[in-house]
Amino acid sequence: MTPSQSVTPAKETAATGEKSDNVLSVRDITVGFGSKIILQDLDLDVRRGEVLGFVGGSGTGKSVLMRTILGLTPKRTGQISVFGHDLSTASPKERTAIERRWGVLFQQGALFSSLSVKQNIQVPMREHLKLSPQLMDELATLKLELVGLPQDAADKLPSELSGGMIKRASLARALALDPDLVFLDEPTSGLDPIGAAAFDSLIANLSSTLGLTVYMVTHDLDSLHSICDRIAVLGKKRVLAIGTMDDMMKNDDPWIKSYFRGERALRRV
Ligand SMILES: Nc1ncnc2c1ncn2[C@@H]1O[C@H](COP(=O)(O)OP(=O)(O)OP(=O)(O)O)[C@@H](O)[C@H]1O
Repeated sequence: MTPSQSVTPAKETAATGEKSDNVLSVRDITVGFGSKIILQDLDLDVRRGEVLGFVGGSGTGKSVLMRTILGLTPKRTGQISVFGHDLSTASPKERTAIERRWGVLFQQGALFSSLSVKQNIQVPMREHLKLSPQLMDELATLKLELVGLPQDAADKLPSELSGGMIKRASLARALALDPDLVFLDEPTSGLDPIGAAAFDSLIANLSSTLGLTVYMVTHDLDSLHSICDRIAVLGKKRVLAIGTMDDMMKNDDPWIKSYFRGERALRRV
């Protein structure tokens, strides 16, 4: 079976009328640095309420794509729509409204080192909302509870937390504004297998209870198997394949085959 037989290319998904159910649509995106093209004519759809795992070899451009969607890296051509709004034609006010509806967990957490966990969680609230200090404290307490952190973590600095706690605190900050969509860049990297499994369950629970759509860059095969509804594979500057784990297991593209059915993958079963 060829890759195109076993998966649904992004363009077809849009053509079947499912577009309105896509929280995120990327069309014909090209991104490069100088003469080096990283992504070319890339298409991707992320459906409402799904957990999409994004994989690809090291240096293929997974972080570049996420940063381009977030508006942190410029694109050369193409269109990015989030919640049905084209980001390139959105007014600054519309853009701010869209950004309020997404949360981001960067690799390594990216917490502000001089702020306490509570203050970190309150950064997006201060940026986007006008709330009293008391209400912000109450909301931070709720977010800590949501991600399974003890209340005494609130006044700790990031340097006083374990790796797993840093990931949870970063997730609490990503959830500060009750987003509809979260971007997670390698959320389980650096965690031991038990911590990673616990973090996976947390993401799965949040997705099902809050109806969150999750865009997750990961190298973690356990996460891909346990919590992802679909998986997108980046390669050759585009989305090589997108579909369920079953689709990936049947795909005969050499890289996809060795990733999902290679020695390392088979060792986990
Ligand atoms: N600001 C930049 N300027 C120049 N090149 C860049 C820049 N950002 C990323 N790149 C290049 O783009 C390519 C893709 O990088 P990216 O970090 O997106 O890879 P990745 O797929 O996320 O890799 P990994 O899985 O190792 O994290 C790399 O060759 C990288 O060197």
